[in-house]
Amino acid sequence: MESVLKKHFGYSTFRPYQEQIIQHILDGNDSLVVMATGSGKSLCYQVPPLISNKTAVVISPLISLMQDQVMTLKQRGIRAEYLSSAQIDSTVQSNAESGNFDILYMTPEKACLISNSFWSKLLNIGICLLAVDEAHCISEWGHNFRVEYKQLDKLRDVLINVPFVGLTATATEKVQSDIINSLKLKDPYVAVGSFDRKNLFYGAKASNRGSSSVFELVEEILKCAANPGSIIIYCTSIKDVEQISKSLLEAGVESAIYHGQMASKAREESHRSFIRDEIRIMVATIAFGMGIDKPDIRHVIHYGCPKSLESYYQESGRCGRDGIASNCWLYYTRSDFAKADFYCREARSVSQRKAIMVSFMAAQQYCMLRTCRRKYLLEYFGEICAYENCGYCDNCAVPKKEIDISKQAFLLMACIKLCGGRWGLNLPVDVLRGSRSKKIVDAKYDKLPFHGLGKEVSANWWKILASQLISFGFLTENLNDVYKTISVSLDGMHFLSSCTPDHQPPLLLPVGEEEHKNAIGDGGDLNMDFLKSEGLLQGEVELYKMLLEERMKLARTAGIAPYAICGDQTIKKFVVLRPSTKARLANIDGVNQHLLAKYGDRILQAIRDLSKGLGLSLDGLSNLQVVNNQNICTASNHLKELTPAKFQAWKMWYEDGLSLQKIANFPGRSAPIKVQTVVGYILDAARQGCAIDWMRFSEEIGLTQEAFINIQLAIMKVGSKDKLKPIKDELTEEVSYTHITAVLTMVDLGLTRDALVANHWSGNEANKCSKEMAEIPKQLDILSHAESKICELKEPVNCMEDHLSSEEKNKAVSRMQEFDDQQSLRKRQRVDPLPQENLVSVEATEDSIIEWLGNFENGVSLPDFVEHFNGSTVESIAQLLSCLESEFLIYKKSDNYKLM
Ligand SMILES: Nc1ncnc2c1ncn2[C@@H]1O[C@H](COP(=O)(O)OP(=O)(O)OP(=O)(O)O)[C@@H](O)[C@H]1O
Repeated sequence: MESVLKKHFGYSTFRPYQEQIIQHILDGNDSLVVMATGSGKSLCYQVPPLISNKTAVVISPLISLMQDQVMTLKQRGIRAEYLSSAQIDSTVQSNAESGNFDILYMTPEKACLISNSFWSKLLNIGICLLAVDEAHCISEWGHNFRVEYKQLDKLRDVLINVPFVGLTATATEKVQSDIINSLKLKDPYVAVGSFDRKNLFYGAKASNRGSSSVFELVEEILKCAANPGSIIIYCTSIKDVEQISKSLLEAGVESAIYHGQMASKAREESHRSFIRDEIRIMVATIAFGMGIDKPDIRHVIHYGCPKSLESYYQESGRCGRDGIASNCWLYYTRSDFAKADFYCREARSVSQRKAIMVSFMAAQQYCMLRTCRRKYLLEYFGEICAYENCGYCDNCAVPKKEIDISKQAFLLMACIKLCGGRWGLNLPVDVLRGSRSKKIVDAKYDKLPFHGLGKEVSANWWKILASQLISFGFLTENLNDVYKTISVSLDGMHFLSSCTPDHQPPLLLPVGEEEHKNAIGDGGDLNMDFLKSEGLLQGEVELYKMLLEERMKLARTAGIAPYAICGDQTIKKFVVLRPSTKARLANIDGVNQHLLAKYGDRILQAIRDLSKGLGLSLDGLSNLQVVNNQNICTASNHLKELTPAKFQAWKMWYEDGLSLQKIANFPGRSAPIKVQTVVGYILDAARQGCAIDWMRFSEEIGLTQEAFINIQLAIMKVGSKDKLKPIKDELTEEVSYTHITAVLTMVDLGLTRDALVANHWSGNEANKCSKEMAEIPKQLDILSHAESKICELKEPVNCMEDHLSSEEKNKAVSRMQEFDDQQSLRKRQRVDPLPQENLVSVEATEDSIIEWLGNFENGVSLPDFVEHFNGSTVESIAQLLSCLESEFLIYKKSDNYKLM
């Protein structure tokens, strides 16, 4: 599984659930996969055909979506095609019947209409799964019910023993059981992942939908468009699509439009130019984008309240699929909320009408929410959310002014209660405002003590207050049949019981329509400065921009979308690592075999030329500030991944330059904390991708090169990094647990000792180290790792060259020689008793390496190679491994080489 993942997709690790789901499919079981947008569901059905050499059939609702997927898969060297009414290549069906595709996409209509003989032929040749993507379309309780999906159960009788997989990003429990029943899934493996999209900032803002608000929106979009990445603006009407696109054009910015009334050719052209980055702004109705996998969409703006919270989650989920911080803003007006009837027209039954109303009400509440938006979204989808404040939505990030609204809240709640909780919000508000409408007079509500007491403020003001009271749980909206009523909740009753008409306890709420100046921009600094905040140097930021342009050129020549070549995250890794060889390029996460073969030389050439022009060295060794290449994230990401205490500690240490000691005893703390705790915080920050100056860090914790090496050797000896105690037991007393944890973190982050030696430890220390290395504790099992140690010991000398005088260098070299001699002596002494075959010289060749590696499922480390291939030098073995890696015959994971 892992080798397929690297070879075709370029990734070295699976995301949560992927491996288990794939295994269940390979074992022939049905599955239901409910995982967040952009979490990697597609991979679950894309990997099994590559392992089993059988075709995977994928039912997908949209032709444009299938075309995108097929384009991307072909770029990964995967044989993919689609069958639908739009397919002009008449050979696809017969090729599919002959098993010539790894993955075959089909619309549900096609899947139901195609002849049984097609399925029989495919069954004979080999079909490994039938996946139903966007499976929520099967359920009337889903937000996108499609009749054709309901008929897919027919296939169950035809494709006997073929594992069925339903996949969706949005399914409440009711929808999940609907999918299981409709697809007749047999005892399925159900994987429900978190719905949390951590890199997405959520915000909502009231707007009046007049020309001033369009102007404001356009201004915001212009600011966003100055930065890399794409933008989608979803409108609730075609009129709005046209108006916003026109306003953008008047402001000098071109945008594509997409809506249901456009001719299909024009729609296709819009879609195509957007995904190929020819146009970066798309103004569309929700007809656009289902399942779109453009990874670099940085903003999804809803201009109007969406029809359901599920569709909002899906549409906003198209943002930031590459994991980079991105923004989801929603502009709403109260008049949007009057569209319930319009949406209910789609309903075919009373239960469906109710379902539409429930999710529309949830979307409305989301708009008006004053509490954490993320928590609300997650809890809507049934996820338990322990925190109150995510710190990464407008309500959590921007502190609101709180005012005491106890008097007004008392009036409204008491009035709602006296009206019996049987009405919608309008009636009690009209009572407060002194209306004498027939309904009010007939019900004698004009006689209530509160009648007319609230006429000083507008009806709208009372409605906004009501929505805050709903947000904070004092009022409850209920759906009776299809009409909403409002009543006082238990918390509200509790508040009322503590009030008298003359006295109410204070009730502080963040009320009033807040001004969100620069609303869209609030969600994080998305301009090029964010790259600097990740620790990138100015030259590296330049290199990033240039490589994006290079990718664009390659994509234009190939007639494909730039992201199909590789994602922005991968480009960032190119920038930081600046690989000089194909093997190094191949090792980067996101680089697959196809990319390497097709574009590898061009990419390497560009990196070489551009880096030279910018004065950047290759192979990224000089830049020790950024070592966490696997998990580069923005400052705003750090905020979310780390607890505030850890993030603060990192900021104080890295940005403000305070020592670990000072941070531990910082006067602002209620009590000092231990220095080790601070060290732990900084190491956690490093693991989350925060920049670290490792030279300074090592100095502060007293980690010498000698200790570093000894810890590495101890790890090798123990053979596992999981437990610290056995490693500590191998070391002298001066080496602390803090040192061990620090080295483990550095090693995990890919920081090599060479880099530290070259940049940090002084010649004297390296010299001293080499001397002391020659006295490595005898209890170490020299035999098993002798060669690797010798080769490691030689490295510091090479790296020291810039720092040492020639006399010092000579001394170091002669000490090395002494050590070599001692080692070979020891080796000879220890080798003697070994059986004779171990003394036979084994030479490394590409074939012998591959053959030998085939014996080890868990892979083999370089020292093991050196030990086995005792007839070859470490350099030649390393070179052979590098070649095999770049040919994708082997790959490296956690320092072990494995067979592809
Ligand atoms: N193991 C992985 N490592 C790194 N990236 C991955 C991994 N798996 C998937 N991805 C990438 O994540 C992105 C989103 O994946 P995918 O399109 O499968 O999401 P999805 O769950 O189907 O989303 P949606 O519901 O919105 O269609 C893709 O660009 C994909 O290549």
